[in-house]
Parts: sequence; C-alpha cells; structure tokens
Amino acid sequence: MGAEEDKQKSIPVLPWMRSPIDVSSFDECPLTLLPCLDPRLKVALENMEISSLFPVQLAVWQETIGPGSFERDLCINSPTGSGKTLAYALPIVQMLSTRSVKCLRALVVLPTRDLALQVKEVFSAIAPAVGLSVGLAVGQSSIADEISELINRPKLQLGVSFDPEDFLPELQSSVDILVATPGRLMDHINNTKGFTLEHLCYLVVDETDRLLREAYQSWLPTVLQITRANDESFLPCAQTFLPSPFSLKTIRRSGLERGFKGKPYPRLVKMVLSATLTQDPSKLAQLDLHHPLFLTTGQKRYQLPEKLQSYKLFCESKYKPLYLVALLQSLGEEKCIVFTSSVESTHRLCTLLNSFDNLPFKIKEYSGLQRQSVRSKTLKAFRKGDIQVLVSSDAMTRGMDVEGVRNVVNYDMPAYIKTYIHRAGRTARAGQTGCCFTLLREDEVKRFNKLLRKAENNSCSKYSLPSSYIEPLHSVYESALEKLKETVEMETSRKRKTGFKSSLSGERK
Ligand SMILES: Nc1ncnc2c1ncn2[C@@H]1O[C@H](COP(=O)(O)OP(=O)(O)OP(=O)(O)O)[C@@H](O)[C@H]1O
Repeated sequence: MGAEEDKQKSIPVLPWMRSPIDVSSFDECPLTLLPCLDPRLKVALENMEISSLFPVQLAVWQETIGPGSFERDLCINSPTGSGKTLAYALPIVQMLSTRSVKCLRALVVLPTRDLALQVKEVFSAIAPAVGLSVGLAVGQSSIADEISELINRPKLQLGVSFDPEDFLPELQSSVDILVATPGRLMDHINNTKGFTLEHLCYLVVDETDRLLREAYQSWLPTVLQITRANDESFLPCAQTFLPSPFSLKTIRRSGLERGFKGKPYPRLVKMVLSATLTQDPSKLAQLDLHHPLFLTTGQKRYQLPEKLQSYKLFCESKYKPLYLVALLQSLGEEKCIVFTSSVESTHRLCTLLNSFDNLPFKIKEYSGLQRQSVRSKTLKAFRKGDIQVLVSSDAMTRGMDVEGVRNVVNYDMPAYIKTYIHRAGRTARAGQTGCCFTLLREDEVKRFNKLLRKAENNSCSKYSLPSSYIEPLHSVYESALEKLKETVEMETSRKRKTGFKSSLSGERK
C-alpha cells in the first residue's frame, strides 16, 4: 500500500481527474440563498441547526440540482468533517421529494454498521419532511425483522393461509432510500422476496476507497449488473419515475441530445466519496462511472482539516504508556480517541490504562476484535460522554462523527498518510478546532515527517510535557505493569481452557 501511494503522484492518470472543480473556491451558502431548496427541507435543516451549506455541499448541489442537473456521475474528494454526508443526502432527498409511488430509488453503501447507522440518522433527519422513508440493512436486527422493515407485505384476512409466491407481485418496498453495508445488502438481493433494485435512480458509494479495497461478496458488480439490466428495460417508461417539477430539466437529458450516446436513459446516477479518494484507474473502473466529474479541495491530493493542529511528542518506547497517560491528563476531560496499530495492541493498551490507579477519565476499547453489540454500546457511551477516552484500532474509525472529540492521539505512528488523515479527521470537524498528537520514537521521526509532507496544511509542532506531569507517574506505571501481567495470565489461562490465545500476549499485524 505504501508503494501504491508513492506510485500515485499528484498528477492523476485519468484525464477527467486532471481538471477538477476546486471545492475550496466555494463559500458557505446560507439556506435562504440556496436555489430550488424545497421549503420543507429548509425547515428540516434548520431543525438540525444548519443555517448554511458547507462548500462541498454547495458544490455538489450545483452539480446535482442545478445547474448541473445530475448530468454526470460525481467523484468527491473532500476533507474529513467537511460535510460529505449531507452533500449527497440533500440533493437525493430533494430529487425524490416529488415521487408518487413508494419504491427503492436510492441506495447508499458504507463499509461498517456504525457508519451506516450514522448516515441513516442524517437521512432520517430530512427525508420524512418530504414524505420519504429511510431503511437500514446492516444486520443490526434479525433478517426477519429487517425484512419486515423494508418490505410491505399485503395484509391478510385472519385464518387464511397463503403461499408467499402467490403474493409476490404485491410485495412493495416500504422505503425510498436504503442505507446498507455490503454483506446485508447481498443477503437481501439474494434472498429477500420483494426486494428489488429495479427502480434505483441513485447509488452512493461512501468511503469509496475502503469499499473498493475489499470485494465484500462482489456487491458492486452485482448491483451494477442488476441496475444495468434495469436501465434497458426502464427505457420506454422512464417518464413515469421522473419527479414532476424537475422532470427533464434536472434528471439527465436524453443520451443522444447530451452526446452520451449508448447510455440508457435515465441511467443510474452514481456519487462516490472519500477524504482520500483513490486515483487508481483500475479501481475506479469498477464503478463504471458515466462522464465523471471530479470535485476536490485545494492543490494537493491529501488535505487535513483547516483548523487541525498537529503535534509530535518524542518518547522512549518503554515509557510510551506513561507519556500517554501524562498527555491525557494534560488534555483534561475532553473526549479523546487514541489509535494503535493493531486490534491486539488496542486491547493491551486499554487494559494497561485501566490498570493505572485513579485516572480521572473512563477508558474503553473499540476494535474489530469485539462483537458488534459491544462496539455499538461503547460508541453510544462515548457519544453520550460517559466514556472520555476511546482506545481504537484503525478499521472501525473511518467517517465516525462524534461530537466533542477535541483530541486524537496516534499512540502508534500511522504507516500511511491516508491513515493519518482518517485518524486525525475524527477531530476538527465541521470547521471546529482540534488537535492530533503523534507519539514518536527517535527512529520514527524522519519517516513521520516524510509522511506528513504528502498532505496540505501539514505543519506539525513539537509538543513537550512538563516534568511535573511525568515524574509522579513512574511508580503508578510500575504497579500498572504488574497488574497488566496478572490480567494477561488470567486471560491466557481462561482462553487456554476455551482453546484461544490471550489477545494480550501477542500481536496480530
Ligand atoms: N451545513 C452544515 N452546517 C453545520 N454543520 C454541518 C453541516 N453539514 C454537516 N455538518 C456537521 O459536520 C459534521 C461532519 O459531517 P460529515 O460526517 O458528513 O463529514 P464527512 O465529510 O463525511 O467526514 P468523513 O470524511 O470523516 O466521513 C457532522 O457533525 C455534521 O452534522
């Protein structure tokens, strides 16, 4: 992956990526000045305490609602916390607001369940205002419960038995917009009667680079295959599905008229987004994009949030936990996320931190090693402020939006700039300030400086902790290490009985 990043120089290979729309040339736009905004959506946004659109949201609005009219598929590379979710949610909801028949018309795919839940919340805050329903397919509940949420079954008279096959034509979608993870999406595509993508108009692939990195049961080729077939059968009755006030003006005009010969009309519109969007032609080719338009921010490919301050903190390897505790104490009670390099070190570090006596904050781990239910519970408590420090591995943290996270700590130096961007991006969101601290051994400094140079806004000052924070911790640290040893032994013997190795005793890279 490092080699891959080096290969991808700042000039993209794909011609359409070489002349992007620069999002940084846009200003925020007050809702009162936003053209064509449905007044019901304006109220919904105001209820969310949103009074203006962020630059990326305005840029996307212009390319979707007007004057761009969804003419081209959109590839959006915009920093963490810049508001990409609403950038796609708002135009989709506005476009579907005049639909007369309920069917599944928009699909948003995300790599993790927590992220899908977060995105569903955004849609749920605006879609009901215009009579649209939003569904979730992430495997949070049993498949049967999920199906009953997504599919509207005909009501039967009491005592009448029926064969579901007989009623197939009457099964209808209960939702207009579906937010899904790939695995559950595939379950519904393959097994759920009445689940269909035949009316799909919008496909959003959020956290695109992450989703394209793994096959996830071939969800993307499957969705494209199904919708491509539909595009063709769609052709004669396309007009039925067009929302009336926008009709031909806002949905892509005739393929021939626009010079997009050979593309069925109306085609499935795609929007793909990331803070670190891949520029790899072979990966992007998987999306089968239609005359894609590239929206990006600034000159460099990688951007850090404008109000992020980066700091490096030098320390000896054996005292890293001690320095971390001193740093956390110096930061006070504000929410903080500490990143490590693996799920095992997340567990070990969290156990060690919890072995320190009398720390004035509550610490929990959040990693792929845990069950989803445990992770979701932890995240909920962190959002509420019942937990102040979250020790986390990388896999789960992309896109996570938790209010009040003022600090991020890289306990282990990230190996790639993309990792740094996604970790640091858990703070300094939505124009707020935030700090990212990286703990470094002497031999890591050069590599770290080189890594940061790949991003814009990359200044990184040295951070020193006063000795008054460090000295008193030495004895506490020694006894915490002793406690950790005991916990490792206990875990190892417990897991030996069940045939597992203690996750505290080894490192999985
Ligand atoms: N127009 C707006 N006005 C005020 N706050 C907003 C606006 N748009 C989005 N936000 C807030 O900004 C935060 C970040 O938004 P969002 O999660 O969509 O960012 P993102 O660009 O997707 O970040 P990431 O790349 O990390 O996923 C959220 O808390 C959201 O509520």
